[in-house]
Amino acid sequence: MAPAGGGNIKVVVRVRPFNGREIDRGSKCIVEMKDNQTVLTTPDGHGGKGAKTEGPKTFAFDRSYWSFDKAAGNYAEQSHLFDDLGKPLLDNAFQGYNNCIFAYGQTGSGKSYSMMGYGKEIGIIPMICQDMFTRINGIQADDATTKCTVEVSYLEIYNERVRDLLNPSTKGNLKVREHPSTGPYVEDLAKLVVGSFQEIENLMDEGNKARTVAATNMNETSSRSHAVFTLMLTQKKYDAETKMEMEKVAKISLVDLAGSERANSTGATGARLKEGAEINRSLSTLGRVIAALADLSTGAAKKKKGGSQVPYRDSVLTWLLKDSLGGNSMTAMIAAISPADINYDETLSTLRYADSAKRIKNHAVINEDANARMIRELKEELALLRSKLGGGSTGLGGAPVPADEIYDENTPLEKQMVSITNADGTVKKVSKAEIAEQLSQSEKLLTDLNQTWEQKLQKTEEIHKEREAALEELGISIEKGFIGLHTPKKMPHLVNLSDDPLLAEPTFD
Ligand SMILES: Nc1ncnc2c1ncn2[C@@H]1O[C@H](COP(=O)(O)OP(=O)(O)OP(=O)(O)O)[C@@H](O)[C@H]1O
Repeated sequence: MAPAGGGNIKVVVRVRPFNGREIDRGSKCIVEMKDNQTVLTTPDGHGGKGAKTEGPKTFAFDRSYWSFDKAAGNYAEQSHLFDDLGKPLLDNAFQGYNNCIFAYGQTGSGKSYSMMGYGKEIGIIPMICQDMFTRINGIQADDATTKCTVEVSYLEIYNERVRDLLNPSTKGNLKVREHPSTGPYVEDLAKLVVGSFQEIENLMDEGNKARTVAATNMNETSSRSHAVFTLMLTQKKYDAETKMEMEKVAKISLVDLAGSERANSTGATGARLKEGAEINRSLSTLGRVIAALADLSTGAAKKKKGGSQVPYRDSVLTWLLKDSLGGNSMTAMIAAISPADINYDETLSTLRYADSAKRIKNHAVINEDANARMIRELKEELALLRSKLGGGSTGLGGAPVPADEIYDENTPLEKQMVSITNADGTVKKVSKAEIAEQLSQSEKLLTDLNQTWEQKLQKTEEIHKEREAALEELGISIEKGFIGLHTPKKMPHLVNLSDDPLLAEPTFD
């Protein structure tokens, strides 16, 4: 992880063992790893008949993990990744820095294995959660004046739409918004209070079950969505001398991206093609964001005509990851690759992606008393917005309102244009309708921030009940450790009996 205070994104590569399909096709391993270097050999005959065989391509990363052969002495286990990425991430989070890990790679390359893990081979996300509570218990036992709290959210982005995996009752499309104080956030996303690792584990189980799993031509259980698991760690410490409560907040975003292969290379058609294109919108924008940030870090942007605009807002994923890419966060990327010659093109593209991500610089700062600052800024903003909406002949602090901004009360709000002075001194004209919209968003944010812990707990309990009811209705058993199905309460249904527990659930047509 980058040293505290910021630095480059940390980039690691991990190669998995051959899968069944690769073994059946007699694949050759074309990946080698030497220390931190990953070397990719061009397969014979690549580029067509008569094409000149290119030499091996060498990439240097922060780490190159050899997980090709479990029997090999240098096999990189799940715990290696946790030691190198998870532990420093927790060190930083407890200091009050935001952190992010995201996994990138083609379908079936080992992203979910590294992030969530399978069965007993748990991945970096559960390991981080486990260690977080061990640390919290230690801190609270050592120092009775410190109180730590954890909130969890889990969402997926599918076809550019955001779905809450922990609250199935909020159907459809949640909106991503941005506020100068809080940065990008998802409106109405459930943030559930958790008091132990077991509670997080239950939520993860339920969220993973709710995650959309659609078959593709590449891999029957391929996941077509981006999954974002977020932990919010708050540490409150009461200082007896100053009689003040100090607060440190850290956000940890753990992101499992959809398969990075291009839609057309999987033979997708119709609805699948649209889905591929939308996934590509997020991934291709991620590519452009990474390229623009890499240019900014190396100064290349200045040389380009008009400089380099970072297109965060061009996709939901990049908008949400804005803080993690080039912003206030310490970020690591796990590039997952296949060892097989048949995946050469995708592997090369993943390594190139990872190589450009290495150059991105972030500027993390400690989020001390972030809540208090946000509440103050929001209150100031609300006062300004209310004064602008109110009309009349005086504005905020009794300042006179310009004559051209006083309107007849019958003028629709869309037509009433007023000027707003930004923090940087620039003035922009906006309609009162836009101000009213902003006002309601900011009021919602303020209510969220002002919620007491008891209120949050109560909300968590309500959502928990709703979630259980929603899953029950779909015929999904919510008993911990038991993935089961039963007859859905209301709808007529077909049941898909599959070896894959994620698919062994009632289906609806
Ligand atoms: N490092 C590893 N060691 C052992 N097995 C692995 C490793 N990485 C991946 N696998 C196995 O490879 C298969 C595909 O991995 P995984 O499901 O993690 O891929 P993915 O990149 O998340 O795919 P998708 O895009 O479909 O989510 C799984 O069966 C997994 O158990």
